[in-house]
Amino acid sequence: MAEVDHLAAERATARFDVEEMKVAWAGSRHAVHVADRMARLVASDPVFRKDNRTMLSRKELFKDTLRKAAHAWKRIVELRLTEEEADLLRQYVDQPGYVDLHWGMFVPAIKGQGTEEQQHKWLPLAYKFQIIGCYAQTELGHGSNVQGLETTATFDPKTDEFVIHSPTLTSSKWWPGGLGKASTHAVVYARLITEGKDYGIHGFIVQLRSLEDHSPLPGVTLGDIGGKFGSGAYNSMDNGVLRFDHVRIPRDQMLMRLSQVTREGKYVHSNVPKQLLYGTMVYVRQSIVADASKALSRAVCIAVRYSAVRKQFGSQDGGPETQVLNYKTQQSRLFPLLASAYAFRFVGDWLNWLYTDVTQKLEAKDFSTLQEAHACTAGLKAVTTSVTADAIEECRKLCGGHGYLNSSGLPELFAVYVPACTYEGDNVVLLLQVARILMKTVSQLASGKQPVGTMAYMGKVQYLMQCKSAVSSAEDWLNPDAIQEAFEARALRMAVNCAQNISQAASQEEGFYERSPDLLEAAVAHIQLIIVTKFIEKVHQEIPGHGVKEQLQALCNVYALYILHKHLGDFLATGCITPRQGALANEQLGKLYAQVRPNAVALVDAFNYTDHYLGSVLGRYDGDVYPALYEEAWKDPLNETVVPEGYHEYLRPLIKQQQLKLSRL
Ligand SMILES: CCCCC/C=C\C/C=C\C/C=C\C/C=C\C/C=C\C=C\C(=O)SCCNC(=O)CCNC(=O)[C@H](O)C(C)(C)COP(=O)(O)OP(=O)(O)OC[C@H]1O[C@@H](n2cnc3c(N)ncnc32)[C@H](O)[C@@H]1OP(=O)(O)O
Ligand SMILES: Cc1cc2nc3c(=O)[nH]c(=O)nc-3n(C[C@H](O)[C@H](O)[C@H](O)COP(=O)(O)OP(=O)(O)OC[C@H]3O[C@@H](n4cnc5c(N)ncnc54)[C@H](O)[C@@H]3O)c2cc1C
Repeated sequence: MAEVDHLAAERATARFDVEEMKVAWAGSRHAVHVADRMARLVASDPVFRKDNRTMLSRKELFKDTLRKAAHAWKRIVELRLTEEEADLLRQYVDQPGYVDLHWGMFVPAIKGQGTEEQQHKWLPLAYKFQIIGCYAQTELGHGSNVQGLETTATFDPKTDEFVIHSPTLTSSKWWPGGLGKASTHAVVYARLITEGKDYGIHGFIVQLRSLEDHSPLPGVTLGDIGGKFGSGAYNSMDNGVLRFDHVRIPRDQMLMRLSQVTREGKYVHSNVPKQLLYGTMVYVRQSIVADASKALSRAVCIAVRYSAVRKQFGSQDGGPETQVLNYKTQQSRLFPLLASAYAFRFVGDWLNWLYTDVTQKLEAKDFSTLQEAHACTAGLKAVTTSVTADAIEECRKLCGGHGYLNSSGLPELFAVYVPACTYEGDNVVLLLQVARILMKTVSQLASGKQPVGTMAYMGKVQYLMQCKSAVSSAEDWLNPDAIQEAFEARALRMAVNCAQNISQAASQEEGFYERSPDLLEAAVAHIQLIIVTKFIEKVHQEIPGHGVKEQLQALCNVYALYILHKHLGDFLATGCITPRQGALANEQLGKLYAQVRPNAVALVDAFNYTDHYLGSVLGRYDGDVYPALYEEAWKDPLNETVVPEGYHEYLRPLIKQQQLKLSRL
């Protein structure tokens, strides 16, 4: 811990037990303990140093990523870490690389879509890193439209092989992480063709590089797709391009859990929904929601601590300057983000539970919750990543000029995070999937079919379409039932309005197309309702620790009332609340910010992040920001020499020339 704590006064004003809040945030005492150990293990190891990352060239950065991944693996083996510990260790290394795709998509794709025999063959190789895998789905010409992929896998009954081929330039695989330079194998998605018929997209395990010298196998062309947004950031990842020229693989390398091709070339589809092919994406979308709360809480931790240290303007009589955290505008920009970090954390936990539950049901051949899993993972992925990306940028602005320095950690965090709005499904495309399911649910209401799961509130259609909020004072907005009802009514009325408008179009498809901007907003309203509901449910649980429940209650109210204030137009236009009730919500929000203020630093301490993981001179635990900023500046390569390179070539001649001109005057 720090020797001088510049934030000690802030920590002393906290009205709750921070250690217990750490448990509430992490999920259990065990989770706090393991995360703490792994974070410190990484922070104390010089190989995992990352403060120089933005100054490395692309090649140096990539080599550094390979080195860190190898070292992490060495430590995992030496220390015999459990899977949970190993996952955390990799997270704290905090540098995107091929291992993310190997563990995060290649292994889950084989587990989810491979037969037992295939799992038995391939997983041990992957677990021991005897092969390195990636997930090659997206192509140059198609990403969102998976059914539009062009790569072909044509069965050749003569040799009992599939021939994998890229027929066009646009069919080149493009983007897969780890493909460019590291992977030896890929799960490749291609159109399965047998007996002259195209059976659509299926997954295949394809070896790409030699296990001896890493050179591409015959017929395989591959490389990196080039530099990406920001310095450092996602450039540590070798996103790749891949083309196949009639590459042959044995038939048993088609992932055959969902459908099979027999020795004779007959296509057999098991009696399961085709969408199970998308299972790996559902899994990753679910982990991306959990990841959103991490990225958001990091940015908020930096901005809150720095705002408590930073002072601007004083009293008229020359008294001390004001901490910028005391400005109401700073609070109204920052505290909703703090509340969102907690909201996303809890909804992420719930989504993880839902995913596990659905997976168990699928194993028992119960597919009834597949749609719910798709809607929740797609919608929550879209909303949490969009909010987090915007919030990181807002935190940069909240830190003023210093937030723009790489040493603040915020530019790199933003650059690494922002593609989350695109990968694993573009957020607009995913929200339209949610909207489609909402429209289907509304259309089934007339037939009396009772919606279930997160759509269950739509079953109260008679009541929710006409109810009026009973709020008559600012305090009334602290009642969770008032909040819940307003959010349910808003979401349902927006969905029903869309459905009515669509029904007036020439066709359902045309109506959906014309109304898609409104449908996006309806989908967002539905997802915000889920987040609010799960936060309210969390706060209703028994939560140990002095003052912890009260703080979470306040944050839950901040989250809900902030969303209400931000989307006031929706609530008013649908007649769920009156303008006066909207004003009362805003009044209550101001009171809640005042309640959060003395607890703000302790609330971000509860995230329990090491200075290494935060990677920010502004977010240091000890708040000793200025010496750190000053020291950091001198580390820049530009400061290695007093007189810069190029002085004699460009600066001196220029200055001399001007001096000469002046002397002639
Ligand atoms: C790499 C991860 C590392 C993880 C490490 C672990 C933890 C670390 C923490 C978090 C991770 C953090 C960061 C991740 C790091 C980096 C990212 C790296 C990798 C990124 C990889 C990728 O991007 S892979 C490529 C992803 N691509 C997409 O997402 C494509 C999006 N498109 C689609 O999903 C589909 O094409 C579609 C859904 C848009 C359309 O589907 P389609 O079949 O064409 O048509 P319909 O719309 O008509 O749908 C038909 C019916 O199917 C239902 N449905 C659709 N999708 C699903 C689904 N997934 N599950 C269930 N059901 C589905 C749909 O509702 C229709 O149903 P009905 O017929 O009943 O109406
Ligand atoms: C950093 C990064 C890592 C990635 N890693 C991988 C990986 O490991 N493996 C892999 O296979 N892929 C990977 N991808 C690819 C990623 O999954 C796709 O980029 C993503 O699914 C979006 O598809 P797209 O690029 O085709 O976007 P497009 O669909 O071309 O989107 C372009 C625009 O069109 C809009 N749009 C598209 N369709 C519709 C529609 N129906 N209605 C309204 N608007 C629409 C979108 O909203 C967007 O604004 C990665 C991408 C990135 C950026």
